[in-house]
Amino acid sequence: MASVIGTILKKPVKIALVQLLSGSDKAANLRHAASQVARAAAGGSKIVVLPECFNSPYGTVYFPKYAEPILPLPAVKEQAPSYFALSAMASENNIYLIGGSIPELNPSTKKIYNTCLIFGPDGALLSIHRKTHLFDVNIPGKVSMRESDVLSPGNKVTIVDFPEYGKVAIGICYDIRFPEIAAIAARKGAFALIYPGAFNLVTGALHWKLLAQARAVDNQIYVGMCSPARNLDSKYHAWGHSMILDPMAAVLAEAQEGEAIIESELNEDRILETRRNIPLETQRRLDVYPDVSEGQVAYEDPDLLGQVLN
Ligand SMILES: NC(=O)CC(=O)C(=O)O
Repeated sequence: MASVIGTILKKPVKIALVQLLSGSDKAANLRHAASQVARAAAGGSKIVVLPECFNSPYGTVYFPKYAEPILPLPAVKEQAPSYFALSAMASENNIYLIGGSIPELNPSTKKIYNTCLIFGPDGALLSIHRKTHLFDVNIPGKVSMRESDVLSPGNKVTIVDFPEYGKVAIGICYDIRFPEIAAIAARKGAFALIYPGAFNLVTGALHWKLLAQARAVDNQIYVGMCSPARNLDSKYHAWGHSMILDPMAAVLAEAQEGEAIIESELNEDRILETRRNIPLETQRRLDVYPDVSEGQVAYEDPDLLGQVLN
């Protein structure tokens, strides 16, 4: 069976989730994000996470208007303000930054993605994750969204190595409803699953915490879900309640709906203890069902192949 061999988390690390209040002014959102990331870093966190669509309002009408290129980077820096702002936040604060998500425009295909940029402490781009499962749902009278009207999906599982600590897997919002990504990441040795996400008041109340706990308990690793703060002036009201869970699915930290920074220290002992006490890894019946982490798993989007990230 596929099993994680060796160290999962090399040393304890403090993580902060920034539940940011964003509005319609992109430049102001970037400035505000920078100030909150600096606050989180000053508190000792070495991994800092921003929410989904932190530089724009969330909604299909906004994605084309706010989208900007990231790969290849335009020669004119002003055309990719979010990329450069995020890179500076990482390097100025000496942190790993999981940059929530931004609407991304691929200049050659004209496709738009909902994309998370992940930077290292030197400000170099380590990876990107494009939302893989688009939020196309209709709960009559309650929530209706068709992201696929304007967005294209990403095509890979994103597992990023933070050399000082270990591997972290990234999904965006609706991605959390698909347990395969989480299972693959855990079996490939990730110590945490991080989901920038903007659930709404209907599905947030019902499923946000449930899904976070499900992914933690199934995979016995840390889970972080980072929401925007609820902005009642915007059309889409985010659920908030950013949270960090441990490998037993206990909630270590939780925000309410307003702006907040939540933080926790993650350590390997907690993962190992959970796996020792409830040894799912050695009890899995891969003679009865297939292992989703084996076989043909895409780790790169075809249009990212050959691109130099740093
Ligand atoms: N907004 C999302 O992508 C997902 C969501 O709100 C949900 O799954 O519910």
